[in-house]
Amino acid sequence: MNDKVKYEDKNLLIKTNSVSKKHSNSTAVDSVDMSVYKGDIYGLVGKNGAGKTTLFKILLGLTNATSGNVSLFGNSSEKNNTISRKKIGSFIGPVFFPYLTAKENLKYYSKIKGVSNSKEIPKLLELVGLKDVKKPFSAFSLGMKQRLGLANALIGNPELIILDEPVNGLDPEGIVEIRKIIKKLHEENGITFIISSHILNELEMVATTFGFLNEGKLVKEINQNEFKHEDITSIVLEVDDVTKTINILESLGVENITLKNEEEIIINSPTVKSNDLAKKLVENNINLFKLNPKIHTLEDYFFDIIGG
Ligand SMILES: Nc1ncnc2c1ncn2[C@@H]1O[C@H](COP(=O)(O)OP(=O)(O)OP(=O)(O)O)[C@@H](O)[C@H]1O
Repeated sequence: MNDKVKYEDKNLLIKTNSVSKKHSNSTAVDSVDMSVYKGDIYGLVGKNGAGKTTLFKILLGLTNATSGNVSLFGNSSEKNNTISRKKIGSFIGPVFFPYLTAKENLKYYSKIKGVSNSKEIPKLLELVGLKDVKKPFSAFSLGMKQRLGLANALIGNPELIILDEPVNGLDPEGIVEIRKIIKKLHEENGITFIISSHILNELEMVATTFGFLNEGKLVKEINQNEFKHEDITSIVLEVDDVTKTINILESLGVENITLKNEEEIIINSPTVKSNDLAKKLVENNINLFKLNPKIHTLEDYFFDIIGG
C-alpha cells in the first residue's frame, strides 16, 4: 500500500461500493460508488425521486441495500458500521413530538442516543437560535423545525452529519441562517457534512464536493476546485478598439469570437486563460474596460450532465 492510498483511506469516511436498492417495480439507487472524505461538505444533487433519501437511509442503516456494500470510517462489516453510525448525526424530515418543546424533544432524543451530557442541549438550542423558545413543536415555523432538526443531528457530537433537504421550503432568511450554522460547524468544529438539495445555487455556496444523482445513478462526483476549473463558459471583453482586439485574439488562436457591439466582444468556450488574455491585451496597448469570465452555475452543470 503506498502513502497516498493510506492517506486517502484514513480520510475516507464513507465509501459505497456498487450499492443498489431495488423495489418491486423500480430501482431507487443503482450501483452507486460514492466517496465522502473527512472535511467535505458533500452536496448531493438530484431531482425529486433521484434516490437521495434512499441512499441516505442505506448509509444510516435505516434500510438495507439490495446489493453492494457500505464502508463507514474505514470499516465495511455490518457490525462495525453499526458502531460507526454512532459518529453520524442526521436529519431526514421532522420526526418530533408536536406537543413537546424544542428542549423536551432534544432531551428525548439524547436519551434514545444514550447521551447524558446535560450541558449539550442548551448549547445546541443556542446555536440554532431556539434557546428562548418555549412553545411546542406544533407551533413552530418551518425554519424553526429545520433548525431543531439540525440541533438534533448534532446530539452526541457527531463527526459527520447527513442532512436531507435542510432548506426545503424555507424563506431566504431561513436559508441564510441554516447556511451560516453549517459553515460555522464545518469551520470551527471540523464536522463533515453530506447535504442533499435541489436548491442548487444554495448548495453551490456551501458544498466543497458535489455528487450528481440521476435516476438512482451517481453520474458524477466533482470537487469545488475541479468544478470551478471546468466551468468558464465565456469571457466578455469591453475594449476601446474591437478590431485590433479581434486581431490579437485571432493571433493567439482564440476561436468562437462574437462581436456584441462597438465595444464588447464575447469569447465562448475560451481556450485561453483570462489573466493571460488581459496581459496580452495590455501589452498591445488596448484599453481594457471590462474582462468578465462568465461562470457556469451548478444548475447549468447539472443539466449538462444529466442531459436535461
Ligand atoms: N418503499 C418504496 N417502495 C417503492 N418505491 C420507493 C420506495 N421508496 C422510494 N421509492 C421510489 O424510489 C425512488 C427514489 O426515491 P427517494 O425518496 O430516495 O428520492 P429522492 O431523491 O429523495 O426524492 P425527493 O427529493 O422527492 O425526496 C422514487 O422513484 C420513489 O418513488
